[in-house]
Amino acid sequence: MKRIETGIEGLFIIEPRVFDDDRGFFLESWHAAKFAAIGLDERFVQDNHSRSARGVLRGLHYQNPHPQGKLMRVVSGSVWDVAVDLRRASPTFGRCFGLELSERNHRMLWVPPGFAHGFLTLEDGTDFLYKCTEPYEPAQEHVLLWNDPALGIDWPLDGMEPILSAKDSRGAPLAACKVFD
Ligand SMILES: Cc1cn([C@H]2C[C@H](O)[C@@H](COP(=O)(O)OP(=O)(O)O[C@H]3O[C@@H](C)C(=O)[C@@H](O)[C@H]3O)O2)c(=O)[nH]c1=O
Repeated sequence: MKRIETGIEGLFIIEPRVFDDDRGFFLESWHAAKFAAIGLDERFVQDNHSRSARGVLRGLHYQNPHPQGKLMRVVSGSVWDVAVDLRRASPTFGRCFGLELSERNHRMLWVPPGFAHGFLTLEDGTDFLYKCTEPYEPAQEHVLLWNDPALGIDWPLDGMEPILSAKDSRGAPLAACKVFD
């Protein structure tokens, strides 16, 4: 298992060891001791699974108070996954990081508490799975606007209009967000 830094403190990529053979593959998607050894020593309280058609954009979401740390992966299809640093005291406050997570690259992204998170699905039938360190609290959930020019996220839309929930299309720009002090 490999940890890959992103240039934003606390936010990192995990490449699990994949055992391929003539039946298919095997990987450990969570192993407390092995993940702790690469710096992910967390207690998860909720696992989520969403399925989306191509072109669905979910996010950018965060909870404040009670921010969730999230460990993301994709088991079918692919996404462009994005995390935004909302920790005001961080030297990378407001910076975004994006990468592809797919059924083929098996990559995981650890997004610690204090970030907004979202993704764009690149294929039909994309299954997105994630583990959370805090339970969902709808009353504490906030939406950062996916296309706020202050973020400058280069979503790989190729001219497509994303499919958004009503909630996500009404997100707030960074300047109006309830960030983490
Ligand atoms: C996130 C969530 C939603 N729900 C319900 C609320 C709603 O009726 C329905 C769909 O919710 P949403 O539209 O918020 O689902 P979705 O847009 O997929 O929300 C998710 O987006 C990604 C980007 C994240 O980072 C996640 O933390 C989560 O916020 O599911 C739960 O019951 N538990 C949960 O943990």
